[in-house]
Amino acid sequence: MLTASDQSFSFPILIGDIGGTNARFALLADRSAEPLQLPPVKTGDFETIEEALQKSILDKISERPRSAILAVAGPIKSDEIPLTNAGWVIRPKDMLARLGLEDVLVINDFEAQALAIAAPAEKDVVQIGGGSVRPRSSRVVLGPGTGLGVAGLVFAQDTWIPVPGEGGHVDIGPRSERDFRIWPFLEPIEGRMAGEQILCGRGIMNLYRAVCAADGLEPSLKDQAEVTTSALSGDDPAAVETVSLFCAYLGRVAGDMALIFMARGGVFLAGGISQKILPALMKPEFRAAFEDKAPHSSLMRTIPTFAVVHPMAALSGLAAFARAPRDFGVAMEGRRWRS
Ligand SMILES: Nc1ncnc2c1ncn2[C@@H]1O[C@H](COP(=O)(O)OP(=O)(O)OP(=O)(O)O)[C@@H](O)[C@H]1O
Repeated sequence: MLTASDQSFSFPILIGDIGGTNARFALLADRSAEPLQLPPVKTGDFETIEEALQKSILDKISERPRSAILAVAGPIKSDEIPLTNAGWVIRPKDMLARLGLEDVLVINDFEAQALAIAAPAEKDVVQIGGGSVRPRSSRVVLGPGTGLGVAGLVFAQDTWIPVPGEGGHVDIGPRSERDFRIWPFLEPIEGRMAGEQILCGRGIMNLYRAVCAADGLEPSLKDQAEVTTSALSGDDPAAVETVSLFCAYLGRVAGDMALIFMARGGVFLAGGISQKILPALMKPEFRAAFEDKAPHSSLMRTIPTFAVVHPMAALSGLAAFARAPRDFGVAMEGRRWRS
């Protein structure tokens, strides 16, 4: 049985969201303080996380963190945590020894996104379509970014329990006549179409090339940012269709996740891409595909969908957890190191 002090962390607490390209940190002085945002760090600029933290943060602030709570994109299976898409290997024992920390917890990045949707501020989300949040009901977060992250947030025994998984890798299939024309040109992974083959940055290019190929066109746009920009300005018909289909397919997968978790508390779209294509997500395709789940369409119409527009949602989730760890059922076994 854990005691209350076993579950809490000593302040000041350093919180960090460590992605493939950027690592973002903030310092929580105490339970009621607002997180002090620290300058973002490019993971590629430093050999190790200890060096990055020492040179770009600790040397520049007077407070000394006693604990660290980090969210990382990668599996946490041992004392050595390699980051997906980046060169760092997080070694919590080295962090304790070299940075003078007493306590280090490492969780999955989408678990942090799930923590952020327990009680988001009104200004940090934009509702897409109808439905309303049923309090104390499960929620889901999906984030198209470098990959497609998915996590559930289940409410049980007065506690929010994040449920990380590999939901971005579920199968996705064609439904409309147009889908059947485009699908043969999509690049599969080992013979199958997983959600993440379409619903992420490189997935946008996969879809764009397939849309062009289905119409016998030579793709003229170089990267996903060009595709979404041309789609939003309406300049390029293939880009417009690509983003329209992207929204519909994201709606389908979001609807599937809502069904799996019975997410009457809402489905939240995080990740960099959702914010960048928000005007397209507000068009009918996303929500129509989300609701199109016979025999459960009437249920789906009651479930709200939101885009998360907080610029650092994962950090806000970590801050909520750091302040009140007992409100959340975050598993700490094998993921917490203490000096
Ligand atoms: N304007 C845009 N339109 C579409 N995709 C974009 C745009 N800008 C960036 N991307 C793509 O978004 C993906 C990055 O997503 P996001 O910003 O969510 O990062 P992330 O997955 O959190 O990565 P990390 O934190 O590891 O740096 C990349 O594939 C990038 O090419």
